[in-house]
This record gives sequence, structure tokens and C-alpha cells, in this order.
Amino acid sequence: MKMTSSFAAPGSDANNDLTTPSTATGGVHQGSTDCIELRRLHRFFGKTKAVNDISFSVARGHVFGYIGPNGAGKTTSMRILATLDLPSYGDAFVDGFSVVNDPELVRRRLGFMPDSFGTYRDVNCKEYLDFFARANGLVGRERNQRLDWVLEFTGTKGMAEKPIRGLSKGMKQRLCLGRALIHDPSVMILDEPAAGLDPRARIELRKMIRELADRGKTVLISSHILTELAEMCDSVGIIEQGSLLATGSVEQIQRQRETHRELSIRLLDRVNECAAEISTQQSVEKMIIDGEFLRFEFEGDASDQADLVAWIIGRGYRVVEVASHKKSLEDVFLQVTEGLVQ
Ligand SMILES: Nc1ncnc2c1ncn2[C@@H]1O[C@H](COP(=O)(O)OP(=O)(O)OP(=O)(O)O)[C@@H](O)[C@H]1O
Repeated sequence: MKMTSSFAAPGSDANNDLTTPSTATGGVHQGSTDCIELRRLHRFFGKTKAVNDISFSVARGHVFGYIGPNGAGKTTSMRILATLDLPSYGDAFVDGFSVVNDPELVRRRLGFMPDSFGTYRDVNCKEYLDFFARANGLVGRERNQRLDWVLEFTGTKGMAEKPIRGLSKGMKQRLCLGRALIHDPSVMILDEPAAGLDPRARIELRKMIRELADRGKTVLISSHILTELAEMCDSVGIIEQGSLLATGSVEQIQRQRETHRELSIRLLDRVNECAAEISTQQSVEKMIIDGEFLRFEFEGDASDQADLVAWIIGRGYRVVEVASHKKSLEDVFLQVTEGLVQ
């Protein structure tokens, strides 16, 4: 994944050639391995900066996790990618085609799974998928083959004749994924597909998404929960209040934050006195005295930590044990975001 820097206002230099990816906005899209690109994307609703200058790209066959708290701007940017909304400034590209200039071509290449499933009372699963197959212009044998494949892949074949209203949440999500897949798009945009699913259904969904990526599809998937996506994503972007705060592989983001750890020091005596002294150190934050333990956040690498412990012992404090806790993925997420809601 790479960060991008060029800027284009929507509607600029419309590309008349509808058969090749748009280069109207100055990008190098033809032959590019990036299937999704957000380029300085902005979307304002009045004073709310739902998406505020976001740029990133996702390579073909990769799964990109879009992670952020409520109101961060995930759905807004996904809706723009799915051509259901337009940016205030900037642009987004699917397979090189601009959502602003070439929405029709984007739609053909993209499958969108929204975060809510519409109600279809008297329609069964097969009829539902068939409707979207027709809407996407599939006819005859091709349509039947595609329907069969989607029912098989999403594990809904046994439910084909069942009315949608009787389906469990997990089955509805499978069907919704099937709907997004029906026209064999190269890019999948999945807005919180795992929300409300039980652990088994989550694992099965993860497997399906990984398999889609292994088949060459590019997937952008959102969630509130970093750990939920960590295993299946090649890279993630953490978003809050419309801004991208961190991007990269989960390991990269974790490594960047590795110097931040929680230390716990057990002392034989003079606990309060020691706490007061340690708190004067710049690298120490959020000191808590817990019986004979001091617990605090420490900014520094292993060598800095060894120096701190030597310094404490050098000042005559009797240290019984020292424990260091690395940040979990959820801690990293909480550390990167500030929990700001707009
Ligand atoms: N049509 C709209 N009109 C006005 N404000 C909107 C509109 N759509 C979104 N917003 C606002 O934009 C901000 C971002 O919303 P968005 O739905 O994109 O966040 P999100 O990250 O998907 O949140 P969640 O995880 O809760 O779904 C929020 O403050 C939201 O209230």
C-alpha cells in the first residue's frame, strides 16, 4: 500500500474514453496494480467533516481493513467508492476508473455490501439473487451458472427456496455477500459485514473473504474492532473523525507503537515515595499505586527500560519484580484513536 499525494477536484477533465481507466485526474492508473485508490478524498455535511483528506490505495488481491469508531467516516467513504455519494473534493478510483467521472464503469467492477440489509418480505433467497443478477445484465446460462456458484460459495444453497424473512442474521449476511458477488466484481466493499454475527459465523465469513482475495479480488472491509480484521487483512487503515491516523500492516502499526508499554514494578517498601520520584521522569505517565505495585505507562525501548530500573535501584529502592506488558492490538487501536466522536 502506498500513500498518495496528488489532488483532483471532482468533475475535472472528464474522460471521454469509457473503455480505459481514467487518467483525467493525472493518475498513473493504466496497468497499475492498485485496484482501490482514495485520493485526497473529502466529504463534508455542513460543518461535519465526515471524510477529511483521506488518501490510500489497495493492491489487487489484497484485503484492506478500514477501522474506526462510530462516526469516523468509514461508511461515507465506502458509499463514495460504491458511487452512492459524491466527494466534496478529491476523487476515488476502482480499477483505475474515477467514481466522479466514470461511475457506470466503477459499478460494473464493484460489489458493495452495505451495513444494513433491506427487508424483502416475500422473496426467497434464489429470487433475491436472481433479481440482482438480472439487474446486472446477466442472462441465460451465464445467469444460472453465476447463481449456482454464488449459492454454493456463500453456503446458501440449502436455503435457496427459503423466504428471506425467515433467515438468521448469519444467513442474511451470506446472502448479502452473494448479492455483492453476483456480477463477479473485481473489487468488494464490505461495510461491517461481521456486525452481529456469532463467533462461528465470523470465522466462516473471514474464510470466505480470504478466499475471495486468494481468487484475485480486492477487498475493503470495515469494522470497529481491529482484532476482528487483523488475521485476514494484508493492511489496515485506522480512521477517526474523518482523518486517517495510521496505515500499514498490523505488524507495522504495532511496531511503530512498540516503544509504548505498560510497566509494573513490585517494591518491598517505600512505594509512595518511589512513585513520586518515578513520576518526575518524562518517559513515565499515568502512575497508579496498587498495594506494593507501581503501574504506569512508559515510553522507551528495552534499553531505556533497563536504565529506568537501574536508576530506581540506584536510588536505594528495593525492587522485587518488574513486568512489562506490550500493547495488544486493541490497546494500539485505543492508543491511535482518541475516542473522538463527531
Ligand atoms: N447524510 C448525512 N448527512 C449528515 N451527516 C452525515 C451523513 N452521513 C454521515 N454523516 C455524518 O458523518 C460522520 C461520519 O459518518 P459515517 O457513517 O461515515 O461514520 P462510520 O465510521 O461509518 O460510523 P459507524 O461505525 O457508526 O457506522 C458522522 O458524524 C455522521 O453523523
